[in-house]
Amino acid sequence: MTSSTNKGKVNPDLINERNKCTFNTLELTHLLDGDEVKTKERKSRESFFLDDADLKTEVPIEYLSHKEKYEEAVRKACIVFRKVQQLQNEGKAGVDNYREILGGQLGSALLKDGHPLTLHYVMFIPTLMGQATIQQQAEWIQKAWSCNIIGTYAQTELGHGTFIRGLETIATYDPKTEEFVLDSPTLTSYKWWPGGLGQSANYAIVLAQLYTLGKCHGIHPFIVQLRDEETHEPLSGIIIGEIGCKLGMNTTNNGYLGFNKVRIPRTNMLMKNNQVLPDGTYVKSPSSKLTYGTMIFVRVVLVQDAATYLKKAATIATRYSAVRHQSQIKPNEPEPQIIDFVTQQHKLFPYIATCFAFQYSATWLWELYNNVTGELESGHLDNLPELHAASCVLKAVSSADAALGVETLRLACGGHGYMTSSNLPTTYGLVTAMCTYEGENTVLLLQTARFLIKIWQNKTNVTNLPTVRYLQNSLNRNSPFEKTVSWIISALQQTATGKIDLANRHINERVKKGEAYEDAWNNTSIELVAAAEIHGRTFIVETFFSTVQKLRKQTSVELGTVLSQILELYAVYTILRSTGDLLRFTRTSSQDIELLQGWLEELLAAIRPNAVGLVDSFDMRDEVLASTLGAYDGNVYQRLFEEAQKSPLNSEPVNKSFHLYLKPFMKSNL
Ligand SMILES: CCCCCCCC/C=C\CCCCCCCCCCC/C=C/C(=O)SCCNC(=O)CCNC(=O)[C@H](O)C(C)(C)COP(=O)(O)OP(=O)(O)OC[C@H]1O[C@@H](n2cnc3c(N)ncnc32)[C@H](O)[C@@H]1OP(=O)(O)O
Ligand SMILES: Cc1cc2nc3c(=O)[nH]c(=O)nc-3n(C[C@H](O)[C@H](O)[C@H](O)COP(=O)(O)OP(=O)(O)OC[C@H]3O[C@@H](n4cnc5c(N)ncnc54)[C@H](O)[C@@H]3O)c2cc1C
Repeated sequence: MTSSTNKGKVNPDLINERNKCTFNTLELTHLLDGDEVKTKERKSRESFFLDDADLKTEVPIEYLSHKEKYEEAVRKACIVFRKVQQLQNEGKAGVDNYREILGGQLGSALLKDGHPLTLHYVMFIPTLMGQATIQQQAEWIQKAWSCNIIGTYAQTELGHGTFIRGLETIATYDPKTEEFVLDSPTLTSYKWWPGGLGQSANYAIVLAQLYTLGKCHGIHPFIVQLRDEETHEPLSGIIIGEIGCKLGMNTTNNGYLGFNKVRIPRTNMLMKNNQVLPDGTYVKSPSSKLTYGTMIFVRVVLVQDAATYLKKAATIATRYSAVRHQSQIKPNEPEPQIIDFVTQQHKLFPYIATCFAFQYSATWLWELYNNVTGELESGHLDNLPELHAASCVLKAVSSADAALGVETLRLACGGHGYMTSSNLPTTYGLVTAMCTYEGENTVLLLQTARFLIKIWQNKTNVTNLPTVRYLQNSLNRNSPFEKTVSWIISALQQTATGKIDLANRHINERVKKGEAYEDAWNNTSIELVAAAEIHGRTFIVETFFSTVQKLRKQTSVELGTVLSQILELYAVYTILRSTGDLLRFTRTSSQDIELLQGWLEELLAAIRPNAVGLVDSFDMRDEVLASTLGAYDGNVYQRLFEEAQKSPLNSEPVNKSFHLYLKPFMKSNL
């Protein structure tokens, strides 16, 4: 039985759903957390934060002004991180806790619309760890860890986000004073977007074009003080503020920043990779891309975050669909639970399965990241391109599908899904931002395509490259339909290979016709993006498959069966998204597509009795879901009504606008 904090009387439909679940939901919770001990630890941490009265907000934040929202977010952020420090001192907090607290699970329960200190932890500290020398780390890391200074990561400018080689902020080295002079020569060179930059941070890692001895060496990271450590007033030459309201993430305090000839010591350039010596000599690192390391780190952690947001939306929409009755399937029968409509199951269940698929890919990617960064430390760069390509495609596919998923799940809740109190709109605001930040998705898919085409053109030996090993032998393979996930993987691999090959042929044909390679690339880029996307999806199915194979050895038969069903559902759903390509690039026939469709429908029916059990296993507390539609007890209508009472418009029977405007308007005789 999955636990909940809600003590209310549980809706009978949900009781019924829980009674008919065929597996032990707690077993699945433990599996998702890692084991029973980890579940216990997570729950105890959740209580530590969520039961703290100081971290509760009486008025829903939607009714606060922009300024009040920010102030409330800072208040809570400070309490949260004081508590994290307390856990750390007790030896109970590590990187995973920061992930939980800043990411979609606990994080969005504590600060519903984004965190003003996220960038400090997710990019400022990691950049210091990855790009600063030992001496620089000794100077800055402790201050940053203990929050004596608060930092952000200021890369994007008004004029450039994607094309970072085009950034315009300048850092010119002055050997006479051994200082860099930072300058923003144009309006478009102003930094724009960094989280926490508006009013929270007093330091930033600033990415700027480095000039020394009259030569530009491209973008480099500098640690720059922005505000006085006591008064928090902006320092001389620093032009700083907040960028204003956005679709979502309205408490992340995104800011702008300009420099008017601001001087910083030479030692404030982060010099682990490249250096500027006191006389201005530039010393280059073995790879210019090491400067981009923090972006890889964040892309890697975002895949897990995408899974978590999707779990939240899937839990809300599935529980709601079990409680909501509407329409009729047959005349003279009671109105069914909307979850019994097969179209509704098609909106819900594939996204429940996607949560698992993304979680397993996220785990795989995190391991790869740790291995490759370990290799980088000892000077081995060979596996960096694969890590870069894998993190780009997995970030792009997981964020795009999670955003589409959250929106689909919101639509699956009908009108009530449109209510802010369902928490689906806010969740969408958070998840769709992920498609843009940390590398816009199309741009990232093109990075992966670049890697794939290079491998394909150079016939690189791919034996030791797990994400592209399939390219060795999957073109032109004859494979009659089999109702297995292995068949789906092989068909997807053939499709991906076919698309990569075709895109490559089109580039070559365009070049032969006289186009420059870069133009040929741009003209083929629709196909390149599609090839990268299916390559990514194929890898996610493959990783899900190998993970379930391993897990089934340790689970009960009942849970093993359910895991296989959701794996199959994810695989069938994924391949059916590409039927056109399947018909083009494999020997799959239209009869095979019908069989796949039948298989999909069988799986929806098989998963139906366990749908609520599956989302219960995600074990998201009501405070985490923060939704009138998704609470454990399913008392949807009572909650909607109670929340409506919190609207400030309901605090008085007649609003003054009636007397001021409506009444005179209604009584006027035109
Ligand atoms: C231990 C830590 C302690 C603290 C603990 C904290 C832990 C917290 C953990 C988790 C928290 C989880 C919660 C998450 C909550 C998240 C909220 C996050 C908020 C996010 C805020 C957002 C921030 C930002 O957006 S920052 C700005 C990001 N900007 C971008 O991403 C820009 C995108 N553009 C680019 O990356 C590049 O410009 C480009 C890749 C598009 C093109 O670059 P270019 O120089 O033009 O390169 P190009 O010529 O195309 O390629 C040259 C070759 O280099 C290869 N390459 C490119 N990039 C990389 C790279 N990053 N790494 C390696 N290689 C790279 C490229 O493929 C080319 O290779 P080739 O061989 O020549 O083909
Ligand atoms: C919520 C949020 C938080 C952020 N936080 C930070 C932060 O803390 N620090 C920071 O430095 N930045 C931050 N950013 C900025 C973010 O990293 C950039 O917005 C992002 O990298 C996209 O760049 P852009 O805005 O220049 O988009 P553009 O590149 O202008 O994208 C616009 C369109 O152009 C297309 N395009 C651009 N280049 C290419 C290409 N080469 N090939 C094909 N198509 C192309 C894109 O696909 C897209 O369709 C944040 C952004 C958001 C939305």
